[in-house]
Amino acid sequence: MTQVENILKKTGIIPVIKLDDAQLAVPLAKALLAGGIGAAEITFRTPAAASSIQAITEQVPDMFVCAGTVLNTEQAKLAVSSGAAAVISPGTNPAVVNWCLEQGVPVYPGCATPTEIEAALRMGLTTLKLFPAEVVGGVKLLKALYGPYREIKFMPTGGISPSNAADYLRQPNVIACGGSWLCSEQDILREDWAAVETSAREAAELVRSVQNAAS
Ligand SMILES: O=C(O)C(=O)C[C@H](O)[C@H](O)COP(=O)(O)O
Repeated sequence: MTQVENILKKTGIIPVIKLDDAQLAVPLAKALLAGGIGAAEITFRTPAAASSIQAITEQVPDMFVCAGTVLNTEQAKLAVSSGAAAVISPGTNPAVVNWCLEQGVPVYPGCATPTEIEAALRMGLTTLKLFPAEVVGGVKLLKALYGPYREIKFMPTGGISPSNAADYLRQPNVIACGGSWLCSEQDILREDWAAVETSAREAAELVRSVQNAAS
């Protein structure tokens, strides 16, 4: 497992974040850290993504920042130049994957089927996002995939919540889960950093309980 994957595994639950105002990135990241969540995925769903990643990278160095929803190489280049430590996407764009591999940038493209997994294997990838997890089969799918694809690790996202995250984290082929529930758009808009810290604390406790039970 790479250093990046160890960070993701240790964090356990990666908040998937959409920010419209980059000014909110630093206080949000500090609230997550205060709650015990040291990694975050800033999605390229808004024009504020790159500046948000840069602000966190420069002002909250203990926060491990990934770029999410990266759909093309232009976004991948902007994400990495802004300081993103990894590139994540809902699907698999070979141009994005190849650019990241050529640049030595950790990349975790989304997949949902054995055919997509084998296409990713051919590109040299063994850690993948599983998206949209709850729609394509959830934990049952992960159990089924563990048979033929022992060497593949997944980061499920899409429908993950406090009610099912532990089930996902208990799977031997899951290194971490992602979810937007951890930083709700409402809490971000209200700049309710106490609520974000509480949500992070609860998520970190959930991860600890699963990791302690497994050790
Ligand atoms: O945009 C990306 O890079 C993605 O991979 C998709 C996100 O991870 C999911 O949209 C999060 O799903 P929810 O937690 O159910 O809101």
